[in-house]
Amino acid sequence: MPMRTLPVELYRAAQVRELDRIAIEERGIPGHTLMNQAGAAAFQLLRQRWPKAWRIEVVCGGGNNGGDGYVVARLARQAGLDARIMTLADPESLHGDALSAAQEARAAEVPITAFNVADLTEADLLVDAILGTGLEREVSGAWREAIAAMNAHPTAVLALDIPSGLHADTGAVLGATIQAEVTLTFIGLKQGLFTGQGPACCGEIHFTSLGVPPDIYPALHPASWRYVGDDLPTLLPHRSRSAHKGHFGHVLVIGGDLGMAGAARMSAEAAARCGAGLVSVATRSVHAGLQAAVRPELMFHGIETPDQLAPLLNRATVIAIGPGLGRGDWGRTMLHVALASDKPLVLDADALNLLAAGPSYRDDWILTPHPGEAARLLKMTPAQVEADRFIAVEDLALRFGGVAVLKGAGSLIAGKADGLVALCTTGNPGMASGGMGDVLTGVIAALVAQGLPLFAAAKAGVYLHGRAGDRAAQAGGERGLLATDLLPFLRQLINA
Ligand SMILES: NC(=O)C1=CN([C@@H]2O[C@H](COP(=O)(O)OP(=O)(O)OC[C@H]3O[C@@H](n4cnc5c(N)ncnc54)[C@H](O)[C@@H]3O)[C@@H](O)[C@H]2O)[C@H](O)CC1
Ligand SMILES: [K+]
Repeated sequence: MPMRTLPVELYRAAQVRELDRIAIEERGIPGHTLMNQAGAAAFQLLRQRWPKAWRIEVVCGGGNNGGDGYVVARLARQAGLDARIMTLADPESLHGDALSAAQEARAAEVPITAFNVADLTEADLLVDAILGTGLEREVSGAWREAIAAMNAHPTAVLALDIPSGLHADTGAVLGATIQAEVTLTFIGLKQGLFTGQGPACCGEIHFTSLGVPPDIYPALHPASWRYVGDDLPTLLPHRSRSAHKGHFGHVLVIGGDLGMAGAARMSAEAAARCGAGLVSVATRSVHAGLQAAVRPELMFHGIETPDQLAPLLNRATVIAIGPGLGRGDWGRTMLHVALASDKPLVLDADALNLLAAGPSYRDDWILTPHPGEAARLLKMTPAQVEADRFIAVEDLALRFGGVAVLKGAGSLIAGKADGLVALCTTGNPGMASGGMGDVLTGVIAALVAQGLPLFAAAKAGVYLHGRAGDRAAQAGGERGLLATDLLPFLRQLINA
C-alpha cells in the first residue's frame, strides 16, 4: 500500500533510475516485478481513493511509464472494472517490460486503441501513464493534445510516478503538464514534485518503494531533502526561569524609506513575535514617532545619516535590511554602512536589488530573494530561474556566499556545508500578498538573534513562516490573507 507519510530524501530522475538499476542488477529484482508492483500499488490506491470508478481510461506513452499503465488496466479489468487503454505510441514499438505488460493486458482482453479524445467522455477516472522520468523534451503534437484533453475532462486524473510533462529534477513544465488529483510516485521522491510547478499539478502525493530493499538507498546521496521542522524543538533555545531579554538577541531592522514605513515595522514585529529579546528599527525620521506609538515594544529610530546608524549597528546581534528600503540615496547609504559592520545580516527586497547592482560576497549573511530578485542577482530572467530552481539557489549561495533562500512554491535553501539543498513545502497561495516577505525577514532575523546557525535559521524561518500562513489560511481563507495575520500563529508555532 502506498505510504502517506513521505520520506524526506529527494532525488533527481537519474538517481531514481540508479536505484532502479541497483535493485534489478545487483539485488536481482526483475524489472518486470517492479513494473507489476508499480501497477498493483497504483490499482490499490485507485480502488481506495475512487471506489465507485468503473470506466477507467488509462492513457499510455511509449516507455515504462506506459508499461505501468498497462499493468493498472489489466488489474482493473481482471477485477471486473471497465478498464481500457488509449495509447499514444504503437504498442508494437514498446520494449522490454513495457512490451510484456502490454501483451499481458491484451491477453486479459483489455481494449487497446489509439488515443481518441471522444473516448474520454465516458470515463469515471483517467490514469496518466504517458510520461514519467524519461521526459526528455517539450511535450508537443498528439501528446500535448492528449494532456490538454485529459485536463479539460471533468473527472480526476491519477498520475503514475509524475504528472506527464513535469520535469522530475526541476519542477518546471516542459510544454504542458497533467493536472493530477493524485500522484503516486515510485522508489524515490523526485525533487521536482515539490517545487516550481510541481505543487500546482501533483495533487496529493503518495509514495511506494515498490519493495526495493531499504539498504540500497544509502548508496546515493539525496539531491535535496524536505525540511519538515522535526528538529525545531532542539534548535530553539530553552528559556531558563532566570532569563532576561539580553539572552535572546537584538534584531536591528533597517528599512522603511518614505512611504514604506509599514514594511520595516512588519519585519520588526515578526522578529519580536518569534522571540527576539530586543528589536530596533532604523527608519526615516518622519516615520519613527508614529510607528513607535502603534507598537511601543519596538524601538524606532529616525536615521538620516551614517553616524546616526553606527551605534545601532554596534548594539545589534543581527541586522535585517531591505524591507521598504527603496533604491534611493538613503537606502544605498544604509546598505553601505550595514555591510561595513561585522554583524550577521539578513538581506531582502531592495537590499537584494542594490546588491545586484553592486555584488559582494560574505559568509555571514542570508539572502531571501523571490524569483525576480534572484534573476537580478544572477543576471538572468525569472523564467530561467524557474526553469531550474535548484541550480539557481545553489548558484546564489556559490556566488554571494552565506545562505540563499529562493522563495516561491517549494522554497529552497542552499548554503549548507555539505551542499545539500533543503526544500520547504509549507505555505499557500494566500501568501502571495504584500508584506509576507517582510515578515519572513523578521522571522529569520529573530532565529539568528537567538543563536541559530544561519542555515538552520533560514530553513526553520521559512518553515515557520509557511506553517503560520497555512494556519492563518485555515482560520480565515487564502483570499484576503494579510501578512500581519501570521503574527499570532508565529507566536504559537515558536512555542509549540
Ligand atoms: N525506476 C523506477 O522508479 C521505476 C520506473 N518505472 C516507470 O518507468 C518510468 C521511466 O520509464 P522510461 O521508459 O525511462 O521513461 P518514460 O516512460 O517517461 O518514457 C520515455 C519515452 O517517452 C519518450 N519521450 C520523452 N519525452 C517525450 C515527449 N516530450 N514527447 C513524447 N515522447 C517523449 C522517450 O523517447 C521514451 O520513448 C518511470 O517514470 C516509472 O513510471 C517502472 O515501471 C517501475 C520502477
Ligand atoms: K505520468
